Amino acid sequence: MESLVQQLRQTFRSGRSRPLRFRLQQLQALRRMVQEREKDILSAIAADLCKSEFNAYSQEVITVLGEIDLMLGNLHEWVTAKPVKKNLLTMMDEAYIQPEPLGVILIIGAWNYPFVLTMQPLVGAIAAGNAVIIKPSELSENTAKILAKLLPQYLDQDLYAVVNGGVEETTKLLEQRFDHILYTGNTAVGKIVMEAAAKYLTPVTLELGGKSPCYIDEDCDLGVVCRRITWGKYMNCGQTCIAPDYILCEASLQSQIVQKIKETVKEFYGENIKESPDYERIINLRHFKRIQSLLEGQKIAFGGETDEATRYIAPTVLTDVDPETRVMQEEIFGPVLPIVPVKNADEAINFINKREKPLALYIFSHNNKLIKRMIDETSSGGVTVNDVIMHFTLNSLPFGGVGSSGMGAYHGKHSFDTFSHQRPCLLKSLKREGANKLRYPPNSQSKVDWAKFFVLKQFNKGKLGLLLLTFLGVVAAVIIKFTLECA
Ligand SMILES: NC(=O)c1ccc[n+]([C@@H]2O[C@H](COP(=O)([O-])OP(=O)(O)OC[C@H]3O[C@@H](n4cnc5c(N)ncnc54)[C@H](O)[C@@H]3O)[C@@H](O)[C@H]2O)c1
Ligand SMILES: CCCCCCCCCCCCCCCC=O
Repeated sequence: MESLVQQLRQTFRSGRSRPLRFRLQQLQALRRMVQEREKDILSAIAADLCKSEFNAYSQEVITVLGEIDLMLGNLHEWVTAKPVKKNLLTMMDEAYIQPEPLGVILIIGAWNYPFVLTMQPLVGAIAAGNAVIIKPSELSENTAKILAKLLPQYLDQDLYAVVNGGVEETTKLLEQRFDHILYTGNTAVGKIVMEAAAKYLTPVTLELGGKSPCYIDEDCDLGVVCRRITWGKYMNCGQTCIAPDYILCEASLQSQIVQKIKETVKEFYGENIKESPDYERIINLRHFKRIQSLLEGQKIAFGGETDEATRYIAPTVLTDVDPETRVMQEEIFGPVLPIVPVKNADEAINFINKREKPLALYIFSHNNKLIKRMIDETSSGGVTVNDVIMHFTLNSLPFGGVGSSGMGAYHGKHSFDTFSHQRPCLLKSLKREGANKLRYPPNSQSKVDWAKFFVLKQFNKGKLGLLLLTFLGVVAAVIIKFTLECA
């Protein structure tokens, strides 16, 4: 591992990954890889998650292509230094923010969307001009293998590498020095990653999980609400970080919600869900047994059937769920949807605020005042109102958690920023030394008064203003010179 990181660092230091042209070439090559090897990629995802190729394309591949296109269209602007406001002391100088690559990035991916969760950060890290090591999840082994096979065929091998393996390999990787680590996965391992990163003060982006609540107000169209929730909850068999984890609503709405979800499940997956190409399976036996055990002692209003041999768990709804039971204590990450009755929106807000900050919050209502209040009075990684999941798909929004659901964010320009250092640059000339007398010792009250004038006057009034300011500056400099000489 050490030699691999060293080799990548050496190439990074040579400056090869920095020019805009190089970054665009690599992104275009990545685009070509996704298009030319689409079949291989789709079958790998399909094999890992028992997912149809249509779903693999629309849930994963499309996002990666969209991200690459966004970078190709905007990178020239994002890499450009941005001039900043100046004050009277710096008005004759050049001041700008220059984004610069961080160095060698480690991306550790999770198994539930094994392609998009490694490739989307990779796109951002390349765009920002870094060298990158990807560590896909060992649980989605087919996707891990195809990434290790394809990426070296399309990308510069001295800058971008894939390391496959499990806990042992990841632990060894984490012993190395990186310039940024983006980890996606559970909170417990997130802490291990952050601890390892602390050794070198490596910044981290932690994309973690949690229990994302879904509040349904009585003032809404339950048919539409339940169709959207059914889609987001049972997609990928509930193994989605931002799936609605549980529903909060008034007790009287429960039976209608169960009925509408039941109807929608039939509409989406047919009479025999097991036969549906759109319904996935649980990733492994450990997770299957964990989810199955969450059903114990619960009131199953709908679903509940399981089949260990195929790791099938039916779309399930639980009603009148006690918040103290296990299903409400851990992230479900499976196709089980508990409904917890609350008296009103106030109680829902309290319920959410008493728990760890979730990765997503979903609010369904026609009442805009209520929606705004719920957003204002709670906290979560992201919010979608009157739908679920969809904030993930809009790459102008930063995607990430807050509190125990994570730190930092990525997607689109936010990825570029995450993998860049915003370097402040002030370029002065060796001339105009006279004005500097103001800050050189010995200090005095009159110097402080002038310093106040120069420093506290911000200047941002366009060309005319700059001319005026230059004039003012010259007058001020002459006066200062005069007053300091007479003092
Ligand atoms: N915020 C997001 O974008 C996002 C996306 C997907 C999943 N998640 C969350 O991830 C969780 C599910 O993922 P998971 O954790 O089961 O995925 P996982 O088992 O695939 O683990 C994630 C990564 O951590 C590595 N890892 C595991 N144990 C490790 C250890 N002891 N030391 C070092 N590395 C280790 C794995 O090799 C893997 O690459 C859920 O909580 C889900 O909400 C979050
Ligand atoms: C017209 C069809 C468009 C379909 C868009 C559907 C996009 C769903 C994306 C779901 C990805 C969720 C990834 C979440 C990562 C965490 O687990």
